[in-house]
Amino acid sequence: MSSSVQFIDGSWAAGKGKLFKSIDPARNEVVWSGEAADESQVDAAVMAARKAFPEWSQRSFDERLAICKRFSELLGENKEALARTMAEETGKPIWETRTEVGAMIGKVAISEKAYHERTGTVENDMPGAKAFIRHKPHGVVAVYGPYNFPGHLPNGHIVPALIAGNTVVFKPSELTPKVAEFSVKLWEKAGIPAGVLNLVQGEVETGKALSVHPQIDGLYFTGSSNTGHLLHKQFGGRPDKILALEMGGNNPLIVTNVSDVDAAVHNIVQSAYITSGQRCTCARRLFIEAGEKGQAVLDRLVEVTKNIVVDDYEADPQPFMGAMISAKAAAGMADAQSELLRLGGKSLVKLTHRDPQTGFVTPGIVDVTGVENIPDEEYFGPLLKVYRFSSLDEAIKEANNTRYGLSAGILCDDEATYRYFFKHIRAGIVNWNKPITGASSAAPFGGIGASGNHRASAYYAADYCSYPVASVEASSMTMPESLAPGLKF
Ligand SMILES: NC(=O)c1ccc[n+]([C@@H]2O[C@H](COP(=O)([O-])OP(=O)(O)OC[C@H]3O[C@@H](n4cnc5c(N)ncnc54)[C@H](O)[C@@H]3O)[C@@H](O)[C@H]2O)c1
Ligand SMILES: O=CCC[C@H](NC(=O)CCC(=O)O)C(=O)O
Repeated sequence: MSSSVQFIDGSWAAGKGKLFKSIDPARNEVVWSGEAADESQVDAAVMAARKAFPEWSQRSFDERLAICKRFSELLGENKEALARTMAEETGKPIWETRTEVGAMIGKVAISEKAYHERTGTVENDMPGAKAFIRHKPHGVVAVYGPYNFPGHLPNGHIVPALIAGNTVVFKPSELTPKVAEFSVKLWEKAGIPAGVLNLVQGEVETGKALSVHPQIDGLYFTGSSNTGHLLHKQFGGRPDKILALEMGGNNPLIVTNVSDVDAAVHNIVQSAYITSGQRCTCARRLFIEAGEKGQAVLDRLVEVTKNIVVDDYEADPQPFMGAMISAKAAAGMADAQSELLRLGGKSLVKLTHRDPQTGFVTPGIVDVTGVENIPDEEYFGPLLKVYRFSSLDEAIKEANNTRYGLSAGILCDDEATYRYFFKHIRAGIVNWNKPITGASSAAPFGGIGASGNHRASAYYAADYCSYPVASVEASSMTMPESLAPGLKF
């Protein structure tokens, strides 16, 4: 029997498209199945959002916010169940999925503050009139989510979009439909009016049907650089539509002259291997100074990495890393490692795909110093490339030698070194003596180059959720004291 997995105009319905399934990558079990939304259902969802827009956007800000706050409360009440669902669908350990639900809860208050601060009303006096800056919602926006944060990252578009008065059609990752369904059911319980938030589940065909729909006013995307670039091409010549792209990175982390080796290694591990390396901000390229000091950091990193615990999401004690999103993704990481070794890299810690049926991989390190033609690709998993360098300028030059520009960091004792690094590195997130993952929702979040299209998310998501309107207003009209040349009254 088909299950009702699409939420369109306030009702749940079975999809009319192809059957697809979500697999628990740690246990190789089907945890969800349903039929995709076909083109007609995507159209129905967009038209429902279009129909709901006038009433939703005309509601007061406080009314819209009240529903978002209720959603936030419901997330709190359902925290364990949602964290469990995230864990079974992504393989991430429960300790980590609890933090993801926590980030979703916090998003509402942050988005409220950002809405006022970034897109609030400004009033200025001028002779005989007042000048105003106000903001209006775009209309119907499509939100695309990735699998690595199936709750938090789409939520980072949906909440600010709804607060600003837009209506939404949400297309989650086909790898995490159960988390999406759970989240949307909480919105329904929170009282979101029919058509204001719609859910269309499915694979790439569903995504394409939504992105080409002529009745969407904007598209907010978090996902891979490849898909983001395809969408950007598709939106070419459409300045009337707002497109926000949050994409991947090939992020560098430099280590030079550190006295606390363990603290440095801890920062490297948190940067490279958290979420089994499946964060857009994860360090992919580690630059370590040549010589004894650098060697001490590298030796300790190798030792600690070999001991990282990888296990089931419910294991007690909890592991640092769970399974990757799928057995296929895990096999892809093993292939990426083989390619680096074929090019001349030297394995320092071998990444191992433990079982072809699951997503479990152990973290790996490959020294690629001096190896030519390393692809400028985001290997989205726990595989770290090491480059040894002899001067900071050389390290920064190579760190910038990427088409991406999401996150970057330096671990060093000396502040002047950090200031120099900050001045010369090209990235949207630049950290000193802190992991380059774990960005704050209270700050802008976005990258340059192939990592984004200059529409940062998180705190700045408010900016792409509405457009500014400038007004000069006077309650009555008077004739000017002097007329412009050529006018006769
Ligand atoms: N910058 C950020 O904020 C950020 C955050 C998290 C993840 N990411 C990136 O996301 C990637 C991992 O996520 P993913 O693999 O789920 O991304 P993905 O690009 O494969 O998928 C993202 C969404 O786009 C849809 N999609 C795929 N192809 C499409 C097409 N041709 N037309 C329309 N829709 C299409 C998918 O169905 C999914 O809903 C990594 O590259 C990671 O760096 C970026
Ligand atoms: O996988 C990509 C980034 C995850 C995370 N970033 C954020 O949560 C940004 C803040 C927000 O969107 O609210 C990270 O940097 O680890």
